[in-house]
Amino acid sequence: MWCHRLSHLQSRLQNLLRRGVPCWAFQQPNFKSLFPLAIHWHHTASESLKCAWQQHEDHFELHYASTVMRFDYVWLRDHCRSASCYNSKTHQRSLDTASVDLCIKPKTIRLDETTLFFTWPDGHVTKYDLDWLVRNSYEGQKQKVIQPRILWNAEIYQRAQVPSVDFQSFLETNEGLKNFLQNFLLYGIAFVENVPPTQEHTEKLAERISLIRETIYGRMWYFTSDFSRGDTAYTKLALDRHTDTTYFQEPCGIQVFHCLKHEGTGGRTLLVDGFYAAEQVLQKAPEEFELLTKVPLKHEYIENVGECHNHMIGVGPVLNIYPWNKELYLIRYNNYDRAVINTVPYDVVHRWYTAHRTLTVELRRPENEFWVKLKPGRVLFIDNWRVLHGRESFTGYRQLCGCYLTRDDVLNTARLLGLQA
Ligand SMILES: C[N+](C)(C)CCCC[C@H](N)C(=O)O
Ligand SMILES: O=C(O)CCC(=O)C(=O)O
Ligand SMILES: [Fe+2]
Repeated sequence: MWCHRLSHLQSRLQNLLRRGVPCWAFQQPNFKSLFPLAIHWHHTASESLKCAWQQHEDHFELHYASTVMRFDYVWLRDHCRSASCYNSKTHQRSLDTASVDLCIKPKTIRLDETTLFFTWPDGHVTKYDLDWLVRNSYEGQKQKVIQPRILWNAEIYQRAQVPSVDFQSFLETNEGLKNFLQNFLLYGIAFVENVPPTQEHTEKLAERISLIRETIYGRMWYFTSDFSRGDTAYTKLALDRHTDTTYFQEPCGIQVFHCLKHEGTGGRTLLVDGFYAAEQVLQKAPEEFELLTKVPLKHEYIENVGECHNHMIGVGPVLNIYPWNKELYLIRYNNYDRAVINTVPYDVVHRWYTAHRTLTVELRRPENEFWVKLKPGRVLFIDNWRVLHGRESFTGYRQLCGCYLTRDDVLNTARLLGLQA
């Protein structure tokens, strides 16, 4: 039965291949005079100068700029950038995708120096710039990272001597803001110096790069060890490394800390690059890394203190990766707030604990710990999707203010300044 089906499939495949129309063309007209037979150039011309395409039964194959790309015909029709299909002022699609025949194929295909021309059965013509296709193809995308980063342990970070940005230049110059954001994007942490130690000035700073994300803790928060809220953060106890708001469906993107006062001892802040630790897990135990990307977990915040009544639940794996290029973009790690595990059966649970242990060992390596004492005037921004924070226990009166930022808006500002984010 299987053999039969298989051979049937094979002959279908061969038929399809036979029906494919190979079509090789080169873009450099100069080369034409040197090598009159186009097909020979395939081996001699440099990859970046030539383009070759082939029309298959169920996809279009393009070789260009050292990239082999395969495009679905519906995708090609859907991405037509002609004036009737796409509004280039609003950058929005006008074409009703649902009106495209799912079996659509071009009637004719033509290539000139830099552009492919597709004529569809109804006569509509679509032009594709070859470089646009490379930039926007799946094959082109999966070789690229969405966000370039420098992963660090304490030594790497300290050796990098990342400069802090001055309050004034952060607020008043695009260059100051851009330098700050560039470092923030690369390392997941960044400092601003000489900030007047008030909540108002901290707020101004935050508003310069983003919208403040209001949460159950307020817009700007201001806290001491008064146990005014049902959470260990509001005590003098030590807090092991963690990310915040793991119990939100979308954890807060950025956390801002400004220590306005501390009269006492201890209270240093611990920072650990979660992506560096995850990378170690990937190197040492790739199947454990994968499990941490797959097992969904709940985190929970239950509060009944004074007037504060909250019950938050967020679901997601510890490691979140983009499926097409496997790039890590979010780590959700808070052992205090992790809820009952009831989303996977016992055997998976056990493997998950093993993988979680491997990650925890990496996160706890002393060489990965970067300790800082926050001081009035020095504001710390933390990428809460990447860098874990913690604190040492302390004595005396300690006042911290800060806020969370909307990640989308931080990245928006970065992109507008010309940064890759
Ligand atoms: C910063 N601020 C004190 C407002 C937040 C406290 C949140 C603490 C919580 N356990 C979490 O990790 O999300
Ligand atoms: O007190 C600190 O330094 C930080 C506490 C903490 O983890 C938090 O507020 O999210
Ligand atoms: Fe925290």
